[in-house]
Amino acid sequence: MTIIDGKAFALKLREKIAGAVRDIKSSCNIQPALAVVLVGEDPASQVYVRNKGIATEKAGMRSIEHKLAADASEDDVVSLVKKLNADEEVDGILVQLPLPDHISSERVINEIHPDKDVDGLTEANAGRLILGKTGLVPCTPQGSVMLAKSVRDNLSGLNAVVVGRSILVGKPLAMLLLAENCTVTMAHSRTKNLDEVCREADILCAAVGRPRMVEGRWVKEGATVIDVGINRIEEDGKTRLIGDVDFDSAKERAGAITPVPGGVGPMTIACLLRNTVIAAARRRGLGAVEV
Ligand SMILES: NC(=O)C1=CN([C@@H]2O[C@H](COP(=O)(O)OP(=O)(O)OC[C@H]3O[C@@H](n4cnc5c(N)ncnc54)[C@H](OP(=O)(O)O)[C@@H]3O)[C@@H](O)[C@H]2O)C=CC1
Ligand SMILES: Nc1nc(=O)c2c([nH]1)NC[C@@H]1CN(c3ccc(C(=O)N[C@@H](CCC(=O)O)C(=O)O)cc3)C=[N+]21
Ligand SMILES: [Mg+2]
Repeated sequence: MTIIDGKAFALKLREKIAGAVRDIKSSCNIQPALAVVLVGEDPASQVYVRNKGIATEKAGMRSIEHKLAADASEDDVVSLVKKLNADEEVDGILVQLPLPDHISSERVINEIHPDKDVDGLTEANAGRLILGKTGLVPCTPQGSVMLAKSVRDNLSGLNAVVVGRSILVGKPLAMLLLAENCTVTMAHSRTKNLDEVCREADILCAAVGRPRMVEGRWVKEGATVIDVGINRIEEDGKTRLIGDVDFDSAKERAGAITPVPGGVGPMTIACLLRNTVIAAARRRGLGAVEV
């Protein structure tokens, strides 16, 4: 059984990205920049935004943080996005989700220029993903597939089950696995006999938001288990981060499994940096970057 080291994989990817950034800087004197928009003071979101900022700068890119108060209006956020769209120096725009309830994330996200949409969440990029055209691919699904491919050299023909169908994770992940020629099942809260469905999976991905929901008994012997879940729970008087998969029982049957923390999470940030350098190169007409 292999525990897939997402943290190490992400660090290697980030080194490659830093190399691509250095090349762009030395050949064109351009420093790619990522703008992150945070509305409100959700502590978990603040941590993510800070970590993204640090990783962006470590990769040699410029990090621009815009923090708006929790009572900022939808129009305030939209105006900021429009300003960032028009800013020649900004290559990537990420609006941290969830937004406060009085703001429509759908409207805000769709204001982002598709060529700067490093989260891959606009209608344009979602459409490109479905049509198999070049675009920007959502980070967590991209990182999840990289980790699956790190332990299986060919996903073609394998049964993949994705539990969860969100726009941010489940749906795009299913599309990417389909593009790898997996036979994909999308499971969700109305799926019947979820345990049986999961037991058919050679590649089992959990993106649900329910701590330890996927039990070891649901895992086919030898399956690759990708745990996307990030759940903060109180246990034995401590705050812990755990996945949607019951790691201890699942690892007894899995051929390979991602841990939480140290699995998909670090890949999300690495893929965000990857998308930013790709977006910078495309928008500024610098030719393809190999990362
Ligand atoms: N590692 C990372 O970088 C990231 C991790 N995450 C984590 O991934 C998880 C999922 O996030 P996200 O997709 O945004 O979550 P959402 O809440 O948007 O979606 C959850 C999905 O799970 C399904 N679901 C809920 N309950 C069940 C159930 N009992 N059985 C089967 N399916 C169920 C829902 O089904 P239905 O559609 O029918 O309601 C829905 O499609 C969370 O833990 C989140 O924190 C998210 C983003 C990045
Ligand atoms: N527009 C938008 N895009 C996102 O991609 C997005 C978002 N909003 N909102 C919140 C979720 C969540 N998310 C994570 C990113 C990194 C880790 C991560 O690095 N996790 C580390 C641990 C971090 C810790 O210790 O807290 C790990 O799993 O090892 C986790 C979760 C991105 N999200
Ligand atoms: Mg909202």
